[in-house]
Amino acid sequence: MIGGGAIGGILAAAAHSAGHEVSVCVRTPFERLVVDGAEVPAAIVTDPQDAPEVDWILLTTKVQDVASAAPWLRGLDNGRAPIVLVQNGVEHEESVSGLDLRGPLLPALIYVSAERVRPGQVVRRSPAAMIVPAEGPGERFPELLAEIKVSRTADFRTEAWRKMLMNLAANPITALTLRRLDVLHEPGVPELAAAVLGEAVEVARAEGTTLTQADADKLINAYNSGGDPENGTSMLYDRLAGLPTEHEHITGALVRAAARHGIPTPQNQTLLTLLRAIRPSQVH
Ligand SMILES: NC(=O)C1=CN([C@@H]2O[C@H](COP(=O)(O)OP(=O)(O)OC[C@H]3O[C@@H](n4cnc5c(N)ncnc54)[C@H](OP(=O)(O)O)[C@@H]3O)[C@@H](O)[C@H]2O)C=CC1
Ligand SMILES: CC(C)(CO)C(=O)C(=O)O
Repeated sequence: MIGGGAIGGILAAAAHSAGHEVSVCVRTPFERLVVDGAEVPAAIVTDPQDAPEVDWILLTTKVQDVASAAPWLRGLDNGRAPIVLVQNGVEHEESVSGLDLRGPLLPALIYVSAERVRPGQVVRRSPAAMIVPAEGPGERFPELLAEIKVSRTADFRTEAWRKMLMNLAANPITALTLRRLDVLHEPGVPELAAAVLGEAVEVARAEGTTLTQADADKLINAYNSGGDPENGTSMLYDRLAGLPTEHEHITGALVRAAARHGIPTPQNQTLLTLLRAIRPSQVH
């Protein structure tokens, strides 16, 4: 596991439960990995020179940290182990292009709400489910993890953009307001979320996906009718921790794709401008 944060912690626990030996390659050192109060007996590795020989590599950093994780990727990459890119956004392979990795790449999506509350300590606030491409290493990936439902899809691009829809409204709005998902019920916010997703569906379609306005409506209805208002988003958790947020790879990716297709996205552009204006207090 490269990254021992929220997703790295959950996947380390799931891989251990499936009977695998797990090493977690970390930036900020910690002694013990604890997920939902239970210690995960994983090896914590702090120096890429000590990278072990592995059968699978799971990259679970934020997208903006991929470049800094290059020494880990290069140290672990043996040309044989699949490299699973577990990230939000639609730039999975793009984020590692230029690193000349030899192992087969497997982009992956995860649906879960999880927070790294301090180094080595993760709290999961919802069940987890993953989606990977059906072909290549995706055929064997579900065997790697216990307790997480893994689906395989023939149309990963559509699924990645579907997940983007979920992130494009909730992540910026929670991060900008420093509020949990209950903020989506404030007056005017459902309308803002709907407008953000309306722009995004048009871009997603131009990008070759099969998403329609009905997919955006379904998501907005789900936000309006429930979900746990105590849950946050990964962008909110970064903001609360004073860390840089992933906005360039979520809202920024949408705005860049829109520009390629000449589609106006004023609501997303406004959110992006505000997200760019935030000054993180902790920068690695
Ligand atoms: N949290 C959630 O609920 C969800 C997150 N996601 C996505 O999953 C991905 C991972 O997010 P998440 O786990 O929440 O993020 P976190 O910030 O909780 O964890 C990322 C981890 O990566 C580590 N890291 C960063 N750079 C390096 C490096 N160079 N070498 C080793 N480790 C490094 C960080 O270390 P350090 O401790 O030093 O900061 C941190 O522990 C993101 O793309 C996110 O959008 C998707 C669905 C839900
Ligand atoms: C919105 C959510 C929780 C969905 O999994 C997510 O992807 C995130 O927090 O970044």
